[in-house]
Amino acid sequence: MATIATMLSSSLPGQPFCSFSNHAPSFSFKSITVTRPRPRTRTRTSFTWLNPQPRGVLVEETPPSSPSSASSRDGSIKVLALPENRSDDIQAEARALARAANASVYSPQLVASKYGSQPIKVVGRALQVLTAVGLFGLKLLVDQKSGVLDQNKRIRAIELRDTFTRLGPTFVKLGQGLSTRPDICPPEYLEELSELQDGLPTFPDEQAFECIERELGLSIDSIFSSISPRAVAAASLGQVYKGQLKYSGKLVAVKVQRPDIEEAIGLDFYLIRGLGFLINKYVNFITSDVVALVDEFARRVFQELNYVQEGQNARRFKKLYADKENIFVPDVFWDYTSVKVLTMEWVDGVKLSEQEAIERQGLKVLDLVNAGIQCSLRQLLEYGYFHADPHPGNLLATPEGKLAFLDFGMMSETPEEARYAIIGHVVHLVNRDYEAMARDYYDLDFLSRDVDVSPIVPALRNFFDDALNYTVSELNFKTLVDGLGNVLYQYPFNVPAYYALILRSLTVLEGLALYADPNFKVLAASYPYFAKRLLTDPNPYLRDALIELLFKDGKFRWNRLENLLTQGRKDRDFSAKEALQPVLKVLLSADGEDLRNLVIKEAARVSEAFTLGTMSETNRYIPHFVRTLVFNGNANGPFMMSETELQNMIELRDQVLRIWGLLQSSHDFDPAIFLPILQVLEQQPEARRLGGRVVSGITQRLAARFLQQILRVPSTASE
Ligand SMILES: Nc1ncnc2c1ncn2[C@@H]1O[C@H](COP(=O)(O)OP(=O)(O)OP(=O)(O)O)[C@@H](O)[C@H]1O
Repeated sequence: MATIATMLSSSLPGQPFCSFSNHAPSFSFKSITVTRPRPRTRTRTSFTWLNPQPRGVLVEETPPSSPSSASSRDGSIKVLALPENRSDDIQAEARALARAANASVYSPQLVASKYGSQPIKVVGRALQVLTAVGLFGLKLLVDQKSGVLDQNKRIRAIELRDTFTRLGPTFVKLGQGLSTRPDICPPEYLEELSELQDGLPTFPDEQAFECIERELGLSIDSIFSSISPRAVAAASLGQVYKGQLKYSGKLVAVKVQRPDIEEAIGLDFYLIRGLGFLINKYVNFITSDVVALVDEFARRVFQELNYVQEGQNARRFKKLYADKENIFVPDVFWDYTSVKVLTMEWVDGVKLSEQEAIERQGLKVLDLVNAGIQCSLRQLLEYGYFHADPHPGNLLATPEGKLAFLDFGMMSETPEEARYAIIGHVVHLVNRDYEAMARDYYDLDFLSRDVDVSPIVPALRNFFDDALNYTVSELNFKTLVDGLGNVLYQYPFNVPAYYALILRSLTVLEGLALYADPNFKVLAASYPYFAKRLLTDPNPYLRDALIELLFKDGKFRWNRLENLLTQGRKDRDFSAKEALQPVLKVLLSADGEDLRNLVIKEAARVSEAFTLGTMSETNRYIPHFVRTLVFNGNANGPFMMSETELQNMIELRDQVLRIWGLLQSSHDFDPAIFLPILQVLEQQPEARRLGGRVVSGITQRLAARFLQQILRVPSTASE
């Protein structure tokens, strides 16, 4: 069976599977410098701005060296608490939170009561949506009748993407959401919908500037020494301006929400929810609870409309993941942030999808993708707090070669048990343990425990046996995800949102990597992380998965351990000191009896391999006539081993030596870490018995061999 090492190290000529487009309008950041009278002293009373500059031009001014004040729209001066230290920052954040106190949250009841009383509005929008969606549905029906449903999947997927773009922000968001749901959409739809980004028109800049002033209670001129006259980027929910803060001179990105978007989204969700209700009732082949999905999704989109929340997400994300030197997360300026305005540090970077521009700067796309994969794995499987919208537009390469994350509106969390279950699932996949994989779906919350998983096992086997054989041709993450998607699509699964988002994160990164290197394998890049977690994490679920992996069918699998160590060592956080500790602890615990028995057997096998293997090898170098003399006429020596048996022993001995070498060459390996275990071995009666049994095991085997030799009974290789 191919090990994951061979599987992952083989080269895969894959194809880029999707293209990423950036529809955001681009504007150059031209500036006009204006000279203004500067106040001599910056006191509350003596400092007032002159007339505000006309909009539509970029005004720029040298930033004051120690600013602490700004004028409000009415001309009065407000003193801003600047985040010079942590306590100022906390206060500024508290003020932003207070500004967001009335932010709307999604409530199906509120939406129903609001739009239930506006029938004209509802009917108007319903007609618009129904015409677009109905036309699409009609085409599907015709396809079905003419037997070309499968054949036309790609065309229809593109049409659905365009329909969503035309219908506006809610549907763009819905399409983005659907693009992560393999349990709802076939693969062609997942691909096309995942390209739904930023393809929306801008709204008038005048309205955006008014919104900033209204939300922050300050005039534009008092906040910015310059601001781009036009939006530099437009996305589904807002548009972004580039500005320079007056008080610090810092360059910032100012995201301003689309006017009346809450109203539009609320109405759309009211309608979509109604549709979901009908689907639940009349469409049998959709097994998920569509109304619950719509509600969950609407809640998320409404959360995205609260930019103070987004700022907090960004801070949390920065704290957790920007400790690594290759990840950058922009900071938030709380004094200029409210529900509808978000001011963040400007990230000077190139989108990860613009690979030529990145290479021109002397950066390597694959290094950035690797940084993204490592960061995603930590997000998904370590802290469980992750960026749920990592499309290429939200990932920038900075000139220093860092990977910058943007857009923290949609974050998600992986429940703790699921984090471990996912790692276990990968291990089961690597071992082709399809029964265990099928059972994992309970832990992963895909299936309720009363569902019988036995019919799923053959489907998994069918797909993965094939997929895992694509070692040299096509195995990539997307192949696996699509395959899994196909299996899930056929059975009554309910894929939790976090899981779909995880797959999407990694698929997006793999898609980006494949542009740069068609042989790139996200699995190969991420397996060291899985191996490290498995070898070192004391969590009982992972510990059991490791034991299961190493001791299969009563035998210790040294090749698995060697492979895990080889892979795990590639992870930058690998610690040889911690490797195997979880298993060693179980060995001497009260419920480690089975493991102890296995270890005793294995210890005897290894000791025998060392002693007999080495002796037998040495024996070969003794001249034939000496051997005949010494061993009383039997030139084969005292071992009576077949050539295969001898070869197996030498292989085992060499493998154990290689594993020891791997541990020894790890930077923090200290053989003394085994000392406490030896002490326990000596002190505990159980452990002493264990030691005794190991010794007696070897003695017995040696004795048996000796007897066999005397009596000339052929030994069995399997012993
Ligand atoms: N801090 C920043 N520095 C530089 N550019 C930025 C920054 N923040 C946002 N942008 C630009 O604005 C675009 C849109 O921003 P963002 O993704 O945050 O908006 P959104 O409305 O949440 O979009 P989405 O439709 O992806 O949810 C980004 O793709 C990027 O081009």
